[in-house]
Amino acid sequence: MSFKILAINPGSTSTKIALYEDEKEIFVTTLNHPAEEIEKYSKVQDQFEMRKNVVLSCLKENGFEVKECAAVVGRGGMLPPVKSGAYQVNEQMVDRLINNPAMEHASNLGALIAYEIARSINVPAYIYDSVRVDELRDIARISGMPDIPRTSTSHALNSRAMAIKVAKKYGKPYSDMNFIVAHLGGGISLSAHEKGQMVDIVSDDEGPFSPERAGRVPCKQLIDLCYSGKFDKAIMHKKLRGNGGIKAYLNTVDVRQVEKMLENGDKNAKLIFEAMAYQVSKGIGELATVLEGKVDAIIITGGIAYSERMTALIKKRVDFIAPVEIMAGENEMESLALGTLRVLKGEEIARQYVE
Ligand SMILES: Nc1ncnc2c1ncn2[C@@H]1O[C@H](COP(=O)(O)OP(=O)(O)O)[C@@H](O)[C@H]1O
Ligand SMILES: CCCC(=O)OP(=O)(O)O
Repeated sequence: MSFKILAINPGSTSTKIALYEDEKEIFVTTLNHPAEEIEKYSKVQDQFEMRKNVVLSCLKENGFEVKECAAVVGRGGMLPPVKSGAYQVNEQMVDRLINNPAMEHASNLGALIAYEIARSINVPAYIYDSVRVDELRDIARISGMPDIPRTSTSHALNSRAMAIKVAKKYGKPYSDMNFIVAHLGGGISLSAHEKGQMVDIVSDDEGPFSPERAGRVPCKQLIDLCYSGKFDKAIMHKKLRGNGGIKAYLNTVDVRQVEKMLENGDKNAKLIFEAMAYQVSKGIGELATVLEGKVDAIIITGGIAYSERMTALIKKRVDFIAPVEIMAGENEMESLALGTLRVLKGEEIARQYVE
């Protein structure tokens, strides 16, 4: 018996969908949402109907019958801290993501769309390795300000999947190895994996800047800017996420574009490009202390890992710590589908989400 699985991964400007039959990808596509469409909605949650309809129309146009699916899986959104692996989507999760998510984020729509489609065909909906997977050690939760405990928000889905792949390459179980994973996409996060647990992270506002995010900035100056009267709260948030990082310095979020600029002799582009590599390396160094130097490999993944110039700069600074494995691109659709397949086959148990 084979299982068809529909995977849905909403991003800020697109929704990726994939259909799998067991381990085999039978269809994958990226549905782009024009900026003028997205701008119509004041909240991410309000995009639900529009994105769901785009997904269903696309499947229909390509001749796929949703009712053949044994399950639907969505990228897990900004829930309260959750464990790694699969959760079955239920009313409590839906309520949380609609009414009180930890943060507005496109991934919040993953569970919602999966649940609605799954319900219409009477099959279960899941999320897998949510962005809020939290396996932090207690010591990692201390921020220095009791009002702001640290929690875990990261690119857990791709980071864990790549770590599991590298463990396989080394011929050992993931649960026997220690890794530092740097996910370098539009947003950047880093994670320390100790014997199969993500024991600490450097999130997208605690470390390196990225194509569209500011990363860690000097706190005192940030407070002054917030109270300067020049910017409202929404604009300040945009300065951190959306209009920060490379976009703020160079007016692009495309690292390939930055490489063209520096090839054409743009000294500022070169400085910003090198600063990003420098900051990613610092983050890796920070997490090496979490693992007390016992690091089997440093894994560099995400779209920017396609840039040999970038990975060479990082490698030069960190390969004294451990071997560097480049795993360019991201593996999110496959990770969602294969995680769900393990649940359907009974090889893994999906948790029930409880508030
Ligand atoms: N071949 C490449 N060389 C350099 N950068 C690349 C390449 N391919 C993609 N990127 C960069 O990767 C970033 C997007 O990474 P990705 O993992 O797709 O992120 P997201 O899923 O967050 O959009 C962009 O800055 C893009 O320019
Ligand atoms: C770091 C949390 C997850 C996240 O921000 O994902 P995207 O970079 O895909 O927006």
